[in-house]
Amino acid sequence: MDQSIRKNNKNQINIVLNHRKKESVPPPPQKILTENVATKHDMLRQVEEEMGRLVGMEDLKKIIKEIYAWIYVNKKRQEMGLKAEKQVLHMLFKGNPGTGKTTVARIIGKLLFQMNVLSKGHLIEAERADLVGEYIGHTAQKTRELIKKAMGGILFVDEAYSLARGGEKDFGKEAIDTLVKHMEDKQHDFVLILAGYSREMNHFLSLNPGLQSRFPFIVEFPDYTVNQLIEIGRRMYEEREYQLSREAEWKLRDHLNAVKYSSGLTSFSNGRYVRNIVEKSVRSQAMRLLSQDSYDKFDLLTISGSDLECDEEPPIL
Ligand SMILES: Nc1ncnc2c1ncn2[C@@H]1O[C@H](COP(=O)(O)OP(=O)(O)OP(=O)(O)O)[C@@H](O)[C@H]1O
Repeated sequence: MDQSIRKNNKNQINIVLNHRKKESVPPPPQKILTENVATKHDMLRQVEEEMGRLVGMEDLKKIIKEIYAWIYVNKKRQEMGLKAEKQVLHMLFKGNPGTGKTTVARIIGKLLFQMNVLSKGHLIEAERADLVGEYIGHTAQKTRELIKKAMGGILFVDEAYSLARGGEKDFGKEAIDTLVKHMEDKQHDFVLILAGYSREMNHFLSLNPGLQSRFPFIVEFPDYTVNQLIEIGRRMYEEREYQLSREAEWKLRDHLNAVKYSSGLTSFSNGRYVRNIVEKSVRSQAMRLLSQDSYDKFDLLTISGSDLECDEEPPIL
């Protein structure tokens, strides 16, 4: 089997596998190609499966596929002796709490590990206190140590704008400078993701001109609709082998409608809020069953309306 690259009239690259016999040439690298194609399908399937477990995020699912295609085709180009672009994968994640930023960062780490782009694919989560020190030189040292831990994986800095909190005189500035230096010098050894609320992130980027252009991927994580939150809840129950009774689902819907539109978008923690409700209801169901004389498999599976503690004032999360 031989392989050639052709461009079609839309300038798309097609990798063509030609089946033809050649007697005098050495055996073609059939095995390697077959393996690559198989691995490609496996990796893509795994990632799509993981992303498929997440509700919504259609744009993001497309971006992840794009990253996959980009890396894959670059590898193919390299194999054929063509120029391959150096891949910089640093990212900005903008969105309210609980919109899935950390979850997605973890999935991306796994993907980049499977694709041999990162040697470990692990996620180091950090916030201001992990990066900023108390005296001159301390911050650069702390930040460098954290970057060292993230080598081969992802450094995920949550509420990144808090680094700019104290202005020019604050040690946070030193953390930003150190991050910027390393994201350039070690751009292929780790991926930096700066995350936080959209509004604050935009303000932060406006204060640090030149920062945004260092991040080829900017991803917005919108707030979930009530229907999406219900679906997230349903999947969380399913994973734990529980189900909501019809009454419970209505109660949850009413509650989410009330909370989402009363607390204002910045104080509502989307998926995490639902996860808290799910976990609390599982404990309440256990307490209810404990007080009953008997119960069957259906009872063990089902979360009833009374298990959902949604009557109280919505907590500010
Ligand atoms: N689209 C989704 N589908 C299913 N579950 C989700 C989705 N988005 C978030 N979740 C769940 O919500 C919870 C919170 O998500 P996660 O920690 O990723 O949010 P976050 O944006 O990183 O929050 P924060 O910025 O406050 O740290 C997790 O349990 C996660 O699995």
